[in-house]
Amino acid sequence: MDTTAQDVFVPDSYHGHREVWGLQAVEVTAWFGTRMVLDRVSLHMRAGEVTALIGPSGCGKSTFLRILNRMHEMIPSASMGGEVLLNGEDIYGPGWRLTEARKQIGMVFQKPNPFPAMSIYDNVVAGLKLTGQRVSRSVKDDIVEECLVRAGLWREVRDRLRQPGGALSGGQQQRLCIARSLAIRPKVLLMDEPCSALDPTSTRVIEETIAELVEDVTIVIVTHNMQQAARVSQQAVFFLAEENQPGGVVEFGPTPAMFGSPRDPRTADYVRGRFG
Ligand SMILES: Nc1ncnc2c1ncn2[C@@H]1O[C@H](COP(=O)(O)OP(=O)(O)OP(=O)(O)O)[C@@H](O)[C@H]1O
Repeated sequence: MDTTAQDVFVPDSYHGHREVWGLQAVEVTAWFGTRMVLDRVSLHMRAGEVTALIGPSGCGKSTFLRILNRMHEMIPSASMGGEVLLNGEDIYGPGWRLTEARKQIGMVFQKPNPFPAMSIYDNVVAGLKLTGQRVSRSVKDDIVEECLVRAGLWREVRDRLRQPGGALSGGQQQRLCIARSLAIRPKVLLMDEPCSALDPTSTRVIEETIAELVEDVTIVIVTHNMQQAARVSQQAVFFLAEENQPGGVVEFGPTPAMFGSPRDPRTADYVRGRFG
């Protein structure tokens, strides 16, 4: 429903430069039932940088990512300990509502998940409604264009904004999902293997998009693709779960050092493809 000029609420300035916020995990521990799957992970994901989470299957990368925007708590058997500080404030603290955390910290999943029957235009602005933000039609038009441009999709869809999101290719759908996340102006964007279902060309376009977005959104990406981690991230984190042990961080540092001269032999083995 469109609104009049008087009751328009614009969540933030849609133009101009915004302050970039970092995210800090402090002693984050996770359980499913009684099984601990992450043990005291502390990490500083720096503002305006891409942090890549790497490590073999089952070491807790996705669980860690879900904790960063309070999705872990939606799983019935799941529990967690520790803190997640967004610009110094704990998103699990008493003053923080779930919707606020989700608004500030967006997520893009492995499999593109646009609303297939909804138009491209409505997909982009769907999150505004879900988070209770009301904007006028002209502001919506601006948001749709800006977010599609930033997601690297505008030129391909500008003449068919009323067509269903489900009619796009896989790579285009993933960029539509990125645009949808951007519409609610998150401070942080979490990406869980965003290119694993995409062909190399679409992957390259998404990587270019990531490089542009990071100027004003802090990005945390899980990837199994070492070349991708090396290309897109400034910081890399190597997670590992030893046999029958919970996952934890083995090494964390600037990406060139993690790939070029890792300190821990387990990191070296992993990044050089000797296991996992
Ligand atoms: N919903 C769940 N219920 C119970 N255990 C779970 C659940 N989700 C994940 N786990 C377990 O938690 C551990 C960490 O899983 P997680 O998916 O976080 O690892 P990952 O590093 O992201 O793996 P992958 O790279 O394969 O996606 C694994 O042992 C997994 O079996």
